[in-house]
Amino acid sequence: MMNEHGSLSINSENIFPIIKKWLYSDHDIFFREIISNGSDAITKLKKLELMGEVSLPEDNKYKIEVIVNPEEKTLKFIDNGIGMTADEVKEYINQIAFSGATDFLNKYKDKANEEQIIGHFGLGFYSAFMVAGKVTIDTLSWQEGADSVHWESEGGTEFAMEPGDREERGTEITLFLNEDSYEFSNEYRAKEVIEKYCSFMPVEIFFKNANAKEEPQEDLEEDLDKEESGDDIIDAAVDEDGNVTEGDGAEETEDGVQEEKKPKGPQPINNTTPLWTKHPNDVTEEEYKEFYRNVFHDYKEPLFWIHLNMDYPFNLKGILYFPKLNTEYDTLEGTIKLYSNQVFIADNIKEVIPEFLMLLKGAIDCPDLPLNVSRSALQNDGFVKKISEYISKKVADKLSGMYKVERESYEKFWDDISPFIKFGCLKDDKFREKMKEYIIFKNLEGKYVTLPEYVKAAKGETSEEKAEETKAEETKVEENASSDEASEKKEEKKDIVYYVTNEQQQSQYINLFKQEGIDALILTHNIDQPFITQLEQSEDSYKFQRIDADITDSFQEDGHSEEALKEETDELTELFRKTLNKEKLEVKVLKLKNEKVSSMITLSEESRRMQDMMKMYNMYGMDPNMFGSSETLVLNANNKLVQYIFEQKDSQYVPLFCSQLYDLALLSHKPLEADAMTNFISRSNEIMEILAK
Ligand SMILES: Nc1ncnc2c1ncn2[C@@H]1O[C@H](COP(=O)(O)OP(=O)(O)OP(=O)(O)O)[C@@H](O)[C@H]1O
Repeated sequence: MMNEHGSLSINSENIFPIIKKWLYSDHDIFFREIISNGSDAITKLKKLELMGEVSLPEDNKYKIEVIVNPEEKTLKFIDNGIGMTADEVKEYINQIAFSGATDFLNKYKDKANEEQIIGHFGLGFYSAFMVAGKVTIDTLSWQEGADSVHWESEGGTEFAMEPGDREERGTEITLFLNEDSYEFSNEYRAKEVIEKYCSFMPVEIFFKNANAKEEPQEDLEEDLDKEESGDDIIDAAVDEDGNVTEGDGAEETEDGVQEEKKPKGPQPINNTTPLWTKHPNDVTEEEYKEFYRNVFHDYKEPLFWIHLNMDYPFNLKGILYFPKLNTEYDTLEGTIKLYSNQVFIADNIKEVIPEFLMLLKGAIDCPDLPLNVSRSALQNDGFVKKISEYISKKVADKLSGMYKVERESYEKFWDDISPFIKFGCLKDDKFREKMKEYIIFKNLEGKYVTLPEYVKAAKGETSEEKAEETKAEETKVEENASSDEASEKKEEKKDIVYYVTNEQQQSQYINLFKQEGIDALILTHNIDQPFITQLEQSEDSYKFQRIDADITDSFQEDGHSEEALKEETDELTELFRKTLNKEKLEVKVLKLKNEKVSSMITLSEESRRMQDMMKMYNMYGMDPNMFGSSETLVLNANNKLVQYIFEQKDSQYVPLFCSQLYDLALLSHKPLEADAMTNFISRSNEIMEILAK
């Protein structure tokens, strides 16, 4: 080969400043690009070997070496793959890569600042110039009689090519780092980056620090002695698939205790066979857990996992773990690592992975993904959408399968997985469709029921008479008023589902419900409110009502009529309004079966939801009553104290009773505000003082 100098075939004046600017956000990515080129070169040679095109020595072991030299500020990447002939260097390095880069530049020139380019693939080799002022390639092709080639470039459009002196098949790429990138020749920094991108690369990667001191001679001699004396020193070799082939990795000491063996000699820093590449039947539970610990550094055990394994119509493998969650929705945060052919691309690419799945932890490897495009292009890609749908379908299948076959486990995990499932239902209609029959709720007895189960039990438990009452309670709902027939009102019967949002706060109501054998569901999570609103809209046959929204007929004495209590209602309304100085207070007098209950507050479901919403959107200062009625004070005509107030309206103690009853009712409905609390405490003391007299 003649010495050759030339200009790289490229239209752009100087590509490198542009590459630098674009790829700046993740400067370290050149590690991934160069190492995966080496891995590709090895994969190609493996293929040739399989096809019988090339015969390699028995002891051939494919590998990639990364050597940092902190003193010289260089990095070397050496692979024993196919290598390149001079013609190939010309074609692939001098022309093709640049034309690829030019295409890339043209396509994303104007967008680069706004959009993140996800893969950077296609610029591969040239990403070296992000960190290096000079790059050299020394390569020897696998082909018989090939000459080795030395190529170098200092980052302009100029390069030099000449015969090289590499004697082994493969390619050695040397980066002479720029001053601002010296950090990458630091052993720990380099390892950190390689671990990030190449932990699961399919070829073994060996790491070396060229300046590191050699292993002390004594140790070496000790090892040699052992070997000579036939002692069983560690001889576990790792085969191509990463399996230990010799020895079992453990050794028995004199007293028979098994000791963990450490494999001898340099070890690869990556795992070439990540768990997702294996068949689920070949993986043990412990292996899944260990992988989870290693990859996500989460020492809480995952609840369970889903192993995705698909070859058709696209290639997708991965493992999704359901982590043990913290109770508060706000702190849920997962990580889904995306790989392409075992090369790490990025975390949490929301264009590929359904948003709600980001609450999980997992790894997904999908070599078919188009990665050298911008994120917005990914978002609109039909193929990517299919992948995303597939993943979410698989998750729904796993969950529904669990419900059908292992309902006990499903219930055990429910509290942890329900925020995730509910979030999924809110975000993804298809997921909701698939999951809707498998949503369960904890009831007052702590059992888990589906909505149909809840409704069935509610109907079944009541006597025929009660069933009549329940019907009477079923609300009249106006049809959605968006159509032309908006004025046409239709009566619909809905099943009322009672629920509790705070078991302590609402204990008074819970007791009443329990006494009457009426069940309610516990919905304490932040996500429950939007979730039930969606359920009411999508299912149309349920109406959720918080346990303190109304006093249903079931709690009242049979056969009483509100008319009969009109006098009491009118008089007590006036009295309470006056005493409490609340002109608009609604008072209702009812005959409750439980005569111990004196007073309660009810707040219609609609008004409460409106108030909650106002709180959520920080609409303080607005009068919640403008959206409907406010609380109603319910007084029990069967209660002795209420009767006393009614009969002894002029007693000096009546104002005290009225205030106290009102506060007690409020207390079991919601926390008292500061002033009200202060008044309540001092009044309680006052009452005790009176009693003590
Ligand atoms: N270590 C290597 N051994 C053999 N050939 C190599 C090596 N590195 C690069 N090449 C050749 O140079 C070409 C250009 O490499 P470059 O990384 O720029 O792009 P690419 O690898 O083709 O694209 P991508 O980075 O998207 O995979 C490769 O396709 C390959 O033919």
